[in-house]
Amino acid sequence: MYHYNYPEPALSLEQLNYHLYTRPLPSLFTRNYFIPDDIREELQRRSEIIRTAPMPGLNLPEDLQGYHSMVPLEALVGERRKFGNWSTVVYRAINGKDGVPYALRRMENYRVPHVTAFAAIETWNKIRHPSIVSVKEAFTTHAFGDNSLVVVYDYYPNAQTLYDMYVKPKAPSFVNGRLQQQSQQIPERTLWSFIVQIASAIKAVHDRGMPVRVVDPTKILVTDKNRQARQVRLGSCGILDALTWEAPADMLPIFQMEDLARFGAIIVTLCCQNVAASHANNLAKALDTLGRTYSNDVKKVIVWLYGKPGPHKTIGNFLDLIGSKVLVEMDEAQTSVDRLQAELMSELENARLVRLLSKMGFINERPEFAREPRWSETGDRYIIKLFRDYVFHQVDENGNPVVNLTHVLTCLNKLDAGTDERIMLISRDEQSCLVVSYKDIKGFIDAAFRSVLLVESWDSLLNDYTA
Ligand SMILES: Nc1ncnc2c1ncn2[C@@H]1O[C@H](COP(=O)(O)OP(=O)(O)OP(=O)(O)O)[C@@H](O)[C@H]1O
Repeated sequence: MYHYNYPEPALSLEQLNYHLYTRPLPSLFTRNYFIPDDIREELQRRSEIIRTAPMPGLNLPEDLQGYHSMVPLEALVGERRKFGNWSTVVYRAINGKDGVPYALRRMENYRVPHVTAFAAIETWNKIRHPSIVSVKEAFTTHAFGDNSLVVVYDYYPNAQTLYDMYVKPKAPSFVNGRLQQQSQQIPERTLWSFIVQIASAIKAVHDRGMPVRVVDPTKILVTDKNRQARQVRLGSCGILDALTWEAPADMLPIFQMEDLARFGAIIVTLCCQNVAASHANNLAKALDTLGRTYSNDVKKVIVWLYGKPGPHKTIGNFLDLIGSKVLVEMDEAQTSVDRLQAELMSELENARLVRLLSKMGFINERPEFAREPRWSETGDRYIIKLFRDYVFHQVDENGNPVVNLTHVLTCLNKLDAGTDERIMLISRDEQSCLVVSYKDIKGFIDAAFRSVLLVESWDSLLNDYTA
């Protein structure tokens, strides 16, 4: 054990100097050195979910047209909803070429009758919209032992369908020791946010002369739960077009009207948390019920969407109708960008510390120089080694390690900024000490790292020090 005592380091818990840690401006958001708990937890959960290992014994194909490590995203046994007349399963799988996880929707026992069926998928592939889950490609396969059609989508870890989140009955849970039914009531503000996002997605598709076809709460994903108003994306696009590839082109206006009617049904379903409430013959009762919780504006848009089809019933006119709500949504999206940029700023600081630590990791204790005292025991690299001890290996008067992140962060930030502040470094045998500035140490680390990069210069560097 190294046993040397440094003078008690100035372990300041106060704000670090401005040039050592940049404050995001304008400081609208409470300053914290680390990412806020809600964002961190959500991102960590996503990262864990991406890495969940495939369950053994599922007998899934090891390679599916270049996709591997398949994991089902839903239970493969028990009751499953059908997609029209077809059974579907969603898997997550990694694309071998780009290493990115994707969501693969497989239609079981479906033989693609004609290559034209794929044309729709190609059209969907060109649509990029923040409220639509992008379609990557589609293919047929026998890898599951049947004829399957697989459509590949962008994958959003930890996504939940609108239905699962707000409509599906939840088991009661204990609150203050009492078993209580959980409320899933959507706040009106969130509801408007969903309405604006879905309307914008439908408009993007209709403007391209296409229908959406799959406007359904079980196929719309809630992919971001951090914003006050959550982010939703239309999922499973393109599948119905592929399955009903023979539909004549003059069906377009009818399909687009259906999209609007289904959109209305989604709003009623979400407000009443009940799919049956959205059936046309239950509408009057549903409007009465939801009118107790939601404003007249909500009722108005529902009535408009359920109304008779006609030339004025377009998604563009619908968006004109809800113009003021669109502005609120835009403002909230901007605030959300500001907030995330502020968070990004602090992560930028963290990133530079990781780079510094990596540099030190490359330099210190290189095994090829284990028997080469000239590498670590002389000149600049000796100082780097002592600095590493100063940052990480201090012990208190009882010989216990000092583990204080503030000390580490302060030292590394000063090092990165290259300040003129001087510190005293003590040799491990406590026989000698050196006084150096952070600026000097920064220069030494840069030089040593450069020499690691230029392998051929090591010899000459070592010789320089022993010359
Ligand atoms: N692109 C995607 N990214 C991440 N997760 C997804 C994606 N698409 C679907 N999922 C997830 O896969 C699961 C199954 O999707 P599906 O659309 O089949 O939902 P479902 O209607 O609840 O299931 P089912 O219809 O089989 O009963 C859902 O939990 C959904 O969140």
